[in-house]
Amino acid sequence: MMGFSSLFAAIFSPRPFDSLKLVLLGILVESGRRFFYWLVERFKYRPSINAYFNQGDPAYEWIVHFMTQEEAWKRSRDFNISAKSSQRTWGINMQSGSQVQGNAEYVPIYCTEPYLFRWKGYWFEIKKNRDSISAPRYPAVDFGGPPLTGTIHLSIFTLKVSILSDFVEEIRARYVESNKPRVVIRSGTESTRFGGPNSWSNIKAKYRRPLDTLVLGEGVVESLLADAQEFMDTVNWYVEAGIPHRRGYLLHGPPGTGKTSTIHALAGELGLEVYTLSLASGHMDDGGLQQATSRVPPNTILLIEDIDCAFPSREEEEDDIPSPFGISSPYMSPPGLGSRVTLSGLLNVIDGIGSEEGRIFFATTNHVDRLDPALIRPGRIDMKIEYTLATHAQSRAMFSRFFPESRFPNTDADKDPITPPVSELAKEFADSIPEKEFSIAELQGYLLGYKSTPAKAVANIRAWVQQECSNREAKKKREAEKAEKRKKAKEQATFDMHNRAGEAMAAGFGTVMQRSIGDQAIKSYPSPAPTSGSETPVLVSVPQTPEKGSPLMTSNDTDKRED
Ligand SMILES: Nc1ncnc2c1ncn2[C@@H]1O[C@H](COP(=O)(O)OP(=O)(O)OP(=O)(O)O)[C@@H](O)[C@H]1O
Repeated sequence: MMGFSSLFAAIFSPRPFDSLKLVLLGILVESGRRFFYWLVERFKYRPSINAYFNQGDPAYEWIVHFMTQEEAWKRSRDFNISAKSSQRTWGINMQSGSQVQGNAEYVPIYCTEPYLFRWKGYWFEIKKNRDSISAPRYPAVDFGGPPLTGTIHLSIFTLKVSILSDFVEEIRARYVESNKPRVVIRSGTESTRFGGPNSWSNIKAKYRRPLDTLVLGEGVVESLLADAQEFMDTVNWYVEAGIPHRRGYLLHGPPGTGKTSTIHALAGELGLEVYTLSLASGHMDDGGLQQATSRVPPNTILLIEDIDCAFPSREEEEDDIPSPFGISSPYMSPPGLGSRVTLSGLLNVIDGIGSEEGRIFFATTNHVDRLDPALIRPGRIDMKIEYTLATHAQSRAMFSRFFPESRFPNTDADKDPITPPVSELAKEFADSIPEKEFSIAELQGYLLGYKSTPAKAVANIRAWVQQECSNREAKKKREAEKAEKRKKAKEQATFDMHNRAGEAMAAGFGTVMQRSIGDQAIKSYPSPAPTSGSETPVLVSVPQTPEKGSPLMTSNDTDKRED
């Protein structure tokens, strides 16, 4: 009370100097307050550089890898546990602190608290968006790792932007270094269907496969490696010549002949990551393909497997049931049953890859004859390599790879009673296998049953070949019967359709159909009333769109209609 009364007294003091002093004091206090807030704001925002790493982007992997090497994250109390050892995550060792292999991986759900650390004399603060940890966006899909919608927020307390780029370069270098013994393979996940940000979140790290473990024709691996290496080393030449720095390879041949293995081995040799999509999955459409490939970073290998799936197979074409009225019905035979990707969508993507620097594009197919010439023209595909079933030389090389002389100097008599040198056994093995009848994968499968008994492998190979040949004969017969049945059903369907149409016409209910191209409506004009009695006129028309539930309706159509 006293305070207020003296304040009033001072304000209304007859001495103006006292009032002025008070006003000045007020201004001073207010200015001080504002200056203080200004300082706080400056300290809070200006001296720090902020960066965000979004899950699904390779840079996110770099920072997670970096942070799992940092002590603080090992003090985490929350973990995602994964038993999928082939899945790429960044687990920590609960016992000793170094990165581990074990029965499960423990990946800290870090940064529920901001974590402060020093790097090269600068202070960094890192934290992760908590909501995204507890609420994965696609819970129904098995992503095989921690929830996927994370963002890591990094603050560096400096004004030098170059520190951020130095840091990013360092975490990338650490990531690449730690991956050296492995090749990282990212495959398109379900969300590829939507081209979502997590399209490439399915990550596997395989141990690098030395190129010399591939059993291929003479000089194939060497020329492929030389070509890819030259491509990687001549970026300036491409820029000066005005040619997009990209290179396309097509590997074609029967299943199990080593196409995918070659690409993985090459990626390991060149130190590149592989981004792989399979068109056979049927989930992919043009939009998804376009978006997923646009998220592939430069200096990587993009692999599209089973590229022929963007084209209808022979069987599908043959199964087309002709319409009696010569109207081609898209509902009768869905083209490209295995994939919703179209040729033009595929070409757009391949041409689009050209705008990315340093991109190596690989495509594989078991049916090169189905590919459109536009797809494999130079500029899109620069090198084609044919893979064949095992030749005599390959069978022999395969045997020698399984039983190297270093491990089998002269076959172990305890394990295997027959003891000729393995080089002789290899020849005998290859002589027993008909040329270009079996894939290397099949031979590998056979030899796996005789890991330490080469002589037994040779002794039993003829019986195995015979057995396999008779199995194939039986399978061929079954398929021929199926094809015959399909053919008969198709003929019957055609016959029935013509018959029904003919009967209806002949019955005098002639339906005149006018097809309006614009709105596709079908108008029908009833013919003069039937001469005989009480029958109701039957309207015969071919619907443009089959009724829902009709046998002519395919699942594709259902999707389209519901859309
Ligand atoms: N030429 C080869 N050299 C070494 N191993 C091979 C070879 N071909 C196949 N294999 C082995 O067979 C298995 C399947 O090979 P891979 O997946 O590379 O065949 P593919 O031709 O890509 O088959 P698909 O066309 O079905 O994808 C692998 O384990 C691989 O080690």
